[in-house]
Amino acid sequence: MHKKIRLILLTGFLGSGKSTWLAKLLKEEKQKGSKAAVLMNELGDYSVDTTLVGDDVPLQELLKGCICCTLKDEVEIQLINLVMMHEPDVIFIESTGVAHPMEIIDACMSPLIVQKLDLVGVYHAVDAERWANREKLPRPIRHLLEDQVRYADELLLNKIDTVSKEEREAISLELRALNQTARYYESSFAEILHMPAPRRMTVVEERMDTFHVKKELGIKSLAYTFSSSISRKAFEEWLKNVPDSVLRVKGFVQYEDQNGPTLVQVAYGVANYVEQEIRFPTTLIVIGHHLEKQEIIDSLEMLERAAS
Ligand SMILES: Nc1nc2c(ncn2[C@@H]2O[C@H](COP(=O)(O)OP(=O)(O)OP(=O)(O)O)[C@@H](O)[C@H]2O)c(=O)[nH]1
Repeated sequence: MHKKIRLILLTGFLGSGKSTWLAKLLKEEKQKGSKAAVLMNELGDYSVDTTLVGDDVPLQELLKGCICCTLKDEVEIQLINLVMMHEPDVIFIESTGVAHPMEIIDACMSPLIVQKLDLVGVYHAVDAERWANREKLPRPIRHLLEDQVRYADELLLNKIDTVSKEEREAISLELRALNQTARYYESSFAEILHMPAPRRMTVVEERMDTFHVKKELGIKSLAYTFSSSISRKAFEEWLKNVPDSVLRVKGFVQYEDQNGPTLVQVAYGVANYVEQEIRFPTTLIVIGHHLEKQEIIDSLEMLERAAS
């Protein structure tokens, strides 16, 4: 089997330093001898950041909209294009500053290519000055800023040259209280200047650690490929009983009583089914927070065994 393509999602509010960071990450990939590709999303109809990418890196642009809403379907097409045409080792997706991490992961996890990809995680840049002054922002924007931090796997407090040492230390505590598991760095122009010691665990966390309770916070996804058909009734029952940690289910399933596969889309508890004429691979994607991956895989295997 071919090595999977690493997929890294770069998030961060408008102007936080995503492109500056991307240029640095691309340089590092080049030094390692690995081939990178970029999918860049801008709200406007012109991207000023593409010059930072360099001519030798395959680049697809998604303009005039946000990948987490209006351009969601486009992401799938552009990702397939990049994979098929350039066979990169790693793909970076730079999202617009207002994208919600959960929705970006959803857009990237296409059942058509998910098996080729290895979602490394969400890299998130925080603008130190903007964070320090976030109380001035409207409440929905503030919530978005906090969610973006919560769901990150790597957290870069950028622009530390714009705040005082005291402000920086206060921001560091706030960020690491919101997300205790992300790897945390501090930087200026994405050059890492400071990597504070890991935050000391609270008594409760230490106890959780002793009992090996999973402490992951980020959004995780899994892809399950069915090798046989399943019962429609049993699958619909399975969907009704998925744990609360599951936020989204999508993909194709093959029912025993149907010719073509069925496209399944579940968001916010509402399921949608559309029978397909094309024989798409029967891969189901489950996205969630604190996802109990093995439990879900076991239950899908049971569905298959029960039908065969
Ligand atoms: N002072 C300061 N400026 C920075 C730093 N990092 C980036 N910048 C500047 O901030 C501006 C925005 O940086 P970008 O890397 O384009 O940020 P972005 O998140 O990609 O921006 P959008 O795509 O517009 O959301 C640019 O003018 C950068 O040169 C930093 O650490 N300190």
